[in-house]
Amino acid sequence: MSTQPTLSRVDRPKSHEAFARAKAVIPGGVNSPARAFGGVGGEPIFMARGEGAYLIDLDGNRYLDLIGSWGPLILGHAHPKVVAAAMEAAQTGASFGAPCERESELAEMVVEAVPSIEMVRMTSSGTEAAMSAIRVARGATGRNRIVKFAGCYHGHVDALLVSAGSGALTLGVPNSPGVPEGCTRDTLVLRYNDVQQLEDVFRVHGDSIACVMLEPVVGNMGLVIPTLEFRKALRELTRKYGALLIYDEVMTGFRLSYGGAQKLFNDEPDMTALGKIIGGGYPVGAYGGRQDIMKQVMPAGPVYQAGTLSGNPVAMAAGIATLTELRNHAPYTRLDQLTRKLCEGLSAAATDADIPHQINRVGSMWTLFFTPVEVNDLDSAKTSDTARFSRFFWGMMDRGFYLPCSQFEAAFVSAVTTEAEIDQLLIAAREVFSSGI
Ligand SMILES: Cc1ncc(COP(=O)(O)O)c(C=O)c1O
Ligand SMILES: N[C@H](C=O)CCC(=O)O
Repeated sequence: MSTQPTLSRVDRPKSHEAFARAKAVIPGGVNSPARAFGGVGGEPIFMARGEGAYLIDLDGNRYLDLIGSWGPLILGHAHPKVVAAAMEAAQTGASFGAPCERESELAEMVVEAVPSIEMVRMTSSGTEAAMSAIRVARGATGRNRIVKFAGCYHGHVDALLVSAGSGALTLGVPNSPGVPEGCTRDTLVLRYNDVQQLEDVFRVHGDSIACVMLEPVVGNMGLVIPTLEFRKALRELTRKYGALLIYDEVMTGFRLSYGGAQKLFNDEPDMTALGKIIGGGYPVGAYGGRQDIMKQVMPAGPVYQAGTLSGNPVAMAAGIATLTELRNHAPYTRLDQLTRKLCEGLSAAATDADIPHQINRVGSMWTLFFTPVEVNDLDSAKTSDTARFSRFFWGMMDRGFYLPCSQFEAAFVSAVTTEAEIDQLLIAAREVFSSGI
């Protein structure tokens, strides 16, 4: 890959026209705020197609994609086996409104891969998965209170849209208007990695806490890594007080290992929310856990949860093809090495340019924070120089590297990315850093 000549922002006339058209009929011109470029200024770039590690915009500019549709595309765009599986499924019907065997096949693969999951229910999005897991936890325990952590994002579930990460954080609405106070009255928000706070809250409210939900590696305030002490405290306190521990692995599931963050860490949550990769880029979500908990779900049990397109055959087929590829040709070791090279190279380049920074990384998920402070929770993430991030973002974009459009999002490397492309990215980053950003 050759580094693209520097483009100016006005060199994307077709994207500009497409955005104007979209804004007339779609709020803000986008169907999810995280893509709106609100954190970096300027206009979102409209894509025409994806090819392997690349995105190609309407004006024909190619970008090395470091987002992968915010996580799902670990195998890159239009992977031939995923395309073939989805097409074959589409040719036999888009949706049946009745069970099909692909649902069991994908569920079996999830159960086999994720040690703590004995049963799993498919949904159509990660939001639904998180929302449903909370409902089941409340139903199973007969308690109402839930604990979440500032900066974690679990989709746009009312009860969890408090101090939320991702686009809500980027665009300054971590507590969204439209969420009635009643919906969040039972949500306790704590600081990520703060064991003392966790202990204090359980001491006071332990008997009424249904569950604790967290991203076991956070991607939605930028990448934040849990300490071992924090993970141990989560497991011990939830067990002690009879609350359920829910890992939201919508982003980390099958990304950090074939089995997610919990397999990497050897952790055992009671429930897990999944999405993204298990649908191979098609709309999907899932939640699962121990049989005794999952048997609370209707029609096996009394907790209602449903979906017209849940277990959609095309999404199931794409998910099966993706997991099959990940199981048979595990990319995780290579991804870890490649992403380490990327992050070490970025850090060296930033140091040479005297730019204060931190890089957090687990496997192929990473964030370059423009701050001198170690980032391990939302407050430290917020010390970042977001104006500098914005200049870095546009400098890289104009050189053909598509990074998340917010300091408070994780970036991803895909399995089809090559070492030569990482070398090119590092050359581009050095150029951008030395341009005085
Ligand atoms: C950790 C996490 N949970 C839940 C969600 C919600 O998933 P979806 O956007 O598919 O509703 C996301 C991403 O948006 C996520 O990153
Ligand atoms: N950070 C979000 C998901 O992980 C971004 C995706 C979105 O909300 O559009």
